Amino acid sequence: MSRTRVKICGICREEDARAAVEAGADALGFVFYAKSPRAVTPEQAASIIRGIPAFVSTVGLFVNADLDFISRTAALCSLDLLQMHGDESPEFCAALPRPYLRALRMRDGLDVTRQAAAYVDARAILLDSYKPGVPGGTGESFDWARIPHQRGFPLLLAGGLHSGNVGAAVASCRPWAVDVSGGVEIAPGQKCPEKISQFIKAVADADRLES
Ligand SMILES: O=C(O)c1ccccc1N[C@@H]1O[C@H](COP(=O)(O)O)[C@@H](O)[C@H]1O
Repeated sequence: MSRTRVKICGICREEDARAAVEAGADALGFVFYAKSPRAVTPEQAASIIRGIPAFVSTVGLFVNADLDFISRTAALCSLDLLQMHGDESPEFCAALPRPYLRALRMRDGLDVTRQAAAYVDARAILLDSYKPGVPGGTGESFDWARIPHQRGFPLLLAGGLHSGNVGAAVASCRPWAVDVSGGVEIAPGQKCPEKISQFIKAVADADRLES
């Protein structure tokens, strides 16, 4: 079994980016959604991203943004990947200027396999909790037993993960990667270095148990 990758999302401060990189994060996420308490401007993100070393991926998160804003932000920040966390259609995503991750929120009755198949060129399908009126960053988990075991896509698991439950999550559905925001924070938009380290260690411990 390969190592479970870790994405730390909602980076707003240089020191948080540094802490995540030092703890071994594989990817850092930047929220370009003005209503989020973790929102950053493209200029703020670009400044933080300049200090991130090679081989740590940078991900820009968007919620129903227009293509022009996404393209300008991706170029200014040199984003590696785009995380589409709104109602973006497969056709919209196919026209994106960078490779993308498609977030699906686990509302009742969602057919994960069918929805994921529609986003045929997504680099991963991110499964997140569903909370009406809140596009993400809810801090709530969902029932991982709803995730199909046979999948035709790399799974990025999100939603209410923290160091105390991520081991069980990895054991339950063996995702390609996990994504966390609120679970490694002191307050929205302020990450905690200890929580980041504990989270990444919990993922590594779970991988060891599963191998
Ligand atoms: O973090 C946000 O504020 C946010 C806003 C809008 C859409 C998505 C957002 N975050 C993403 O939500 C999931 C779960 O976050 P959490 O760990 O439950 O806090 C994750 O993919 C974040 O990238």
